[in-house]
Amino acid sequence: MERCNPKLAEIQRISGECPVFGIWGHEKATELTYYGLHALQHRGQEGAGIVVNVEGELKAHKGLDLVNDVFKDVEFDQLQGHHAIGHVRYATQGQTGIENVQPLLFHSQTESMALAHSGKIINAYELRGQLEKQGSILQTSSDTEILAHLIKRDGQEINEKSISNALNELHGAYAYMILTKDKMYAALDPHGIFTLSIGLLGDAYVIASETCAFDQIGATFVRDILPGELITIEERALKSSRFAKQEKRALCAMEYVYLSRPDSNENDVNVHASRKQMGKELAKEAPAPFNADIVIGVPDSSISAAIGFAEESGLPYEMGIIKNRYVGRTFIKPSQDLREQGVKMKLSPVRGIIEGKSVMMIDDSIVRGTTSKRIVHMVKDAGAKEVHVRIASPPIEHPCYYGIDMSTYEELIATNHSTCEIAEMIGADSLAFLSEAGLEKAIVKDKSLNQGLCTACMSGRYPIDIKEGKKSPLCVIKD
Ligand SMILES: O=P(O)(O)OC[C@H]1O[C@H](OP(=O)(O)OP(=O)(O)O)[C@H](O)[C@@H]1O
Ligand SMILES: NC(=O)CC[C@H](N)C(=O)O
Ligand code: SF4
Ligand SMILES: [Mg+2]
Repeated sequence: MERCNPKLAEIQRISGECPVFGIWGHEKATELTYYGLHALQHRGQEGAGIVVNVEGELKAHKGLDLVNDVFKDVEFDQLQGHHAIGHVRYATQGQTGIENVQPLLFHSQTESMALAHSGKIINAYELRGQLEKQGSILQTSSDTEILAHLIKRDGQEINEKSISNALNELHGAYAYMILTKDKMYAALDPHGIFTLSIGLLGDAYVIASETCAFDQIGATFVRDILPGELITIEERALKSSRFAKQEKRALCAMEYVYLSRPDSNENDVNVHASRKQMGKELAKEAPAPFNADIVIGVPDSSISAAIGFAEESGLPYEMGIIKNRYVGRTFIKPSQDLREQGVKMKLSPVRGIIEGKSVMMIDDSIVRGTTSKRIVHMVKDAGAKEVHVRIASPPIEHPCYYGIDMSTYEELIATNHSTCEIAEMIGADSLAFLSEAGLEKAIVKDKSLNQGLCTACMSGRYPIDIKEGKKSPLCVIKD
């Protein structure tokens, strides 16, 4: 562990994979999708939408807002069908415009299709070019639309074969849901960078990016969709096929660190339990100094790790920072100005708890440094004697090309700065990160069942070739 005794220094300065949700065979499909999207709102706040199958006709309602606001004037009785898919968006390719809000809906003379997508297609730029040469006129600037054109190329029908062939042209990380007049499909990329789970609500099939959406609507978890698997649901039957062979699993480690809700299970591992263990491993690797008085977490997502750190250290866990619940996630904000404004409005110190204390401050990650820089000063201004920062994940030194909003080296504070320099920049009395081994130990409960994690943003070892992503102009997405 690098320990530092820094002075304040000035510096320059995460969001993630949008969730999908689908339900097949329930008379209140639209309403249940709405509740499911509510449970998944933490993964994106730029836009939300639902496409419902009303007696064979696909109808959409979407907007550029939080789920609650997009649907506030919707009479669910007027938009009721038995099958629906939904999405909340955090843009990874293409601007934050209504045209890119999903599910995207496509009509042709023969059939309609709605498409919802999580992740990022690395070869989107090349595929767009090919499609345009063949005469496709794309309506959106996101990478999602490409799949629809690939499926319908040469006037093909929408079926398992055309979907499988189209999926095999994509490189990248993805979970897709497709709704047609008589079927619902779900597919996960061959490396399984993200998760997609199957649940049951009575006789209705439910599919969601995170299991917390099942709990929200009272559905029971059945199983996870496998990497390279295509699920087809029609009438009362669910069928599994493979569009690709399963590659070595590379489930995004950031799902456990930050992205998922603590009540979700990913690959059979509870997110809160893994975060708590990250905190314990961190306390073993980088213990609190002898004079530390209390442990505090930076709400929301570091609370589990802070509890674990306190438990392992034998120090009291205190609520030293509170969060204004009406401000969204700051890492998931489309620009740096908004992120900084978000942190300022969101977190406040509890003076009565931290005044005169030597504080262990635990956060789950440092990405751009916006949060820790502000919070350390806030806690010191509120009278803390010392602020020792411990981060429950390794330094993020490499961009993510798979759909998490850390796409350039320039924005990552750990790329060009040592731990000591970062400590100085954020004004901490000491700083340490969890090691990659510690992170894996916390997530993997049974080595023999471990199918593999992606830790590319920390280790630089990319499970899917990123060459096309590096040269793609579509990589540069927003303001
Ligand atoms: O170094 P930075 O660029 O600031 O990014 C890291 C911070 O962003 C996330 O918090 P966020 O506020 O997004 O969400 P949370 O409320 O779930 O913790 C994460 O938990 C860190 O606190
Ligand atoms: N965060 C995501 O998964 C985004 C999906 C898609 N790439 C988009 O930008 O709309
Ligand atoms: S690079 Fe990082 S954020 Fe991206 S998928 Fe891998 S672990 Fe997740
Ligand atoms: Mg945070």
